[in-house]
Parts: sequence; structure tokens; C-alpha cells
Amino acid sequence: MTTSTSSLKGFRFPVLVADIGGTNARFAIVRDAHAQTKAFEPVSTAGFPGFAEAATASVFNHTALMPRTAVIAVAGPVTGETIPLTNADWVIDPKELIAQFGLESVIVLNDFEAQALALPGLEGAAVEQLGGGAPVPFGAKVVLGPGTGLGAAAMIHAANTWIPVPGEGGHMELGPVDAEDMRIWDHLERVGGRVGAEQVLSGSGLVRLSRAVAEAEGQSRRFESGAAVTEAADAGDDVALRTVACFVRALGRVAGDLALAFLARGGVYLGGGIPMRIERHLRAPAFRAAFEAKAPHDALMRTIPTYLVRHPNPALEGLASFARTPALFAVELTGRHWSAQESSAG
Ligand SMILES: Nc1ncnc2c1ncn2[C@@H]1O[C@H](COP(=O)(O)OP(=O)(O)OP(=O)(O)O)[C@@H](O)[C@H]1O
Repeated sequence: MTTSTSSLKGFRFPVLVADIGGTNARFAIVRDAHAQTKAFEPVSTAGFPGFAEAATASVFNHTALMPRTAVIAVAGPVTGETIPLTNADWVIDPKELIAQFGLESVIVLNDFEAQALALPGLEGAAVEQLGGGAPVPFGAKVVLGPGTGLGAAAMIHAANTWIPVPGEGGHMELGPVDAEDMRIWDHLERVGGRVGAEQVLSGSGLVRLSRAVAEAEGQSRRFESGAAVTEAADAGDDVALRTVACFVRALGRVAGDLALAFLARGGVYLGGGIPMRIERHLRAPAFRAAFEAKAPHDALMRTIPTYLVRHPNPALEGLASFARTPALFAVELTGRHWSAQESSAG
């Protein structure tokens, strides 16, 4: 029943695309290679025991279309015959999904690889430029997304194809830089003996950071969630405002580090659930200042554009682009492609 292939000539439509995050499970159907992506209402990941139940509630209860292929993006590495999610209790079992939904094949990719697949096509109202110059055509692109976790991936152009490069950039080291950071970092909880970027740049990171800011200020202020922090900041709460300011500086620095690592002259894109919720803070000069403060490369950094991703479902759009035009992308499918037949899909 299982066949893993490293290449794919084409997808059998309709294609179900899915983006399973730690908080939200999002689904869409692409009817054929020329059709628009039809997105369904997202459902809460924790509200369902697994993929099949969530897909039924979000998609199959609302359409008679039966997909022949499923392309699923998950937070976490795809390393075995079943795929446990990093930030949720689900285990994706491609063979079971093939049997249960009569699919011909299932492909499972990393969630930020899916976001990377969307980058070449994101334009117009789907993105808002936050500074820097014009993107270099076919320059490397980077996407960084604070949400339940901190995802990151690059998109490289070579040999007439776009190559998504998933990774664990969200776990890079995050150190204090200015005097305000030094005060805060003294109080920041270490996880596994260190402060990785995700421990600050995520929903739970906002809460962790707010605790450190409050302690540094000698206050006993507590917030229950990332949303509570940003809402309090909107209401003018001092601890929450300092927390968001520190979050924005840290996001600028990590985005800048990734831009340097990949020489991302095609732009750095801010995805994930949080940037859209703090958009006015990202438009203030502090974000770009932190992004550009990369001596000896500050002149280079000033040219690199940063973008806020406004598209509501960039990962689904990326998977849909891949399904419509697989030849435009070089996606390694070895060990990530399951087929109902013994032969390879397509
Ligand atoms: N108003 C808000 N301000 C700040 N953070 C928020 C707000 N609302 C939700 N969040 C945080 O956003 C996170 C959800 O992000 P997102 O929408 O990217 O979910 P996801 O796709 O399920 O996550 P991931 O793909 O990172 O696992 C939660 O941790 C939540 O605490």
C-alpha cells in the first residue's frame, strides 16, 4: 500500500489541502489545475481527536466533492509511517486516510515548507511591505511565523525551479542586545537551559516574556494568554506595551538573522497568527531598526524588504500552487508520499 517516491509528475484532482497547526486546522479543496482554492472554515485542532474528524467537520459535511489526493502540512518533522504533531495530540496516519477516504495518494509536508511554497505567488493585498527596497527577482525568500510555535523556512530559486528549504530556524538562540533586554533576560525562564527564539516569539512566548517584563519592573502583573497581552497593550497597559515592544525587537533581530543566513534579497515574510495581531507595532520604526542593525551588513539589510503576510491561509495557498504546478517546485517527497497503488503517484 505504501510507496514513497522522490518525484511526482502531476496530482490527481480534486486535491484536498490541509494545514494542521497547534491551534488551528485549516482545509481547502482545489477542484482542478485551473480552479481557485476553495477554503473552508478553520476548526480548532484541540476540538477534534484527529485529522479525519476535523476534515469531516470542516470539509466533508459541507461539500459533495471527494478528493483523490490529500496534501497535508504539519508542524513537525515527517520521519515515519505515522506522523505525530509537535504542538497537538494528533497522529497523522496516511495509510489509514487513504483507506478511510478512498484517496489515491497522500503527501505530508512541513507547515512552513507549505508557507514557503506560497511566497513566489504572494502579491497585491496578500502582503504589506514594511520597509526596505524592491525585492530582487528570483532572490532567496524567507518566511518566519510566530503562532503556537515559531516556524521558519526559506525559498531558493535555482535551475528554473523554486526549492523550499524547511528547517528549525525557530529554535535559534535569542540573546539580549540593549540595556532594556538585559534587565528582562535576567528574569526570562530558561527552557532546556537556554532561551530559544520560539520561547519568546510565540503565543506562549508572549506570556513568558510578559512575566519577565513584570518581574524586571517589580510588578506582579500576570497574563493568561498571548491574546491577553496584546489586548492589554492595546488598552495602554505598561507591562504589556513593554512586552510587545521587546517581542517586536526580537522578531526584527531573528528575521534579520535569517535574512543574513540565506541572503534573502527576495524578502523576509512575517506569517503565523501573531504578526497580524500586532501589525501597528510592526509598522513602528523599532521593527526595521532591529532588522537592519546587523553591522557590518547594515547597508545590505536596508535594501532587503520585509512583508507582513495578510493572506488568511498562506500555507493552503502554497500547497495549492504545488498541486497545480508541481514542475515549478522542487519538493523532496522521499518518505513523505503514500499511494494506494504499488506504483508511484502521478
Ligand atoms: N490577539 C492575539 N495576540 C497575540 N497572540 C495571539 C492572539 N490571538 C491568538 N494568539 C496566539 O496565536 C497562536 C496561534 O497562532 P496561529 O494562528 O498561527 O495558530 P496555528 O497555525 O495553529 O499555529 P502553529 O502553526 O504555529 O502551530 C496561539 O498561541 C495564541 O496564543
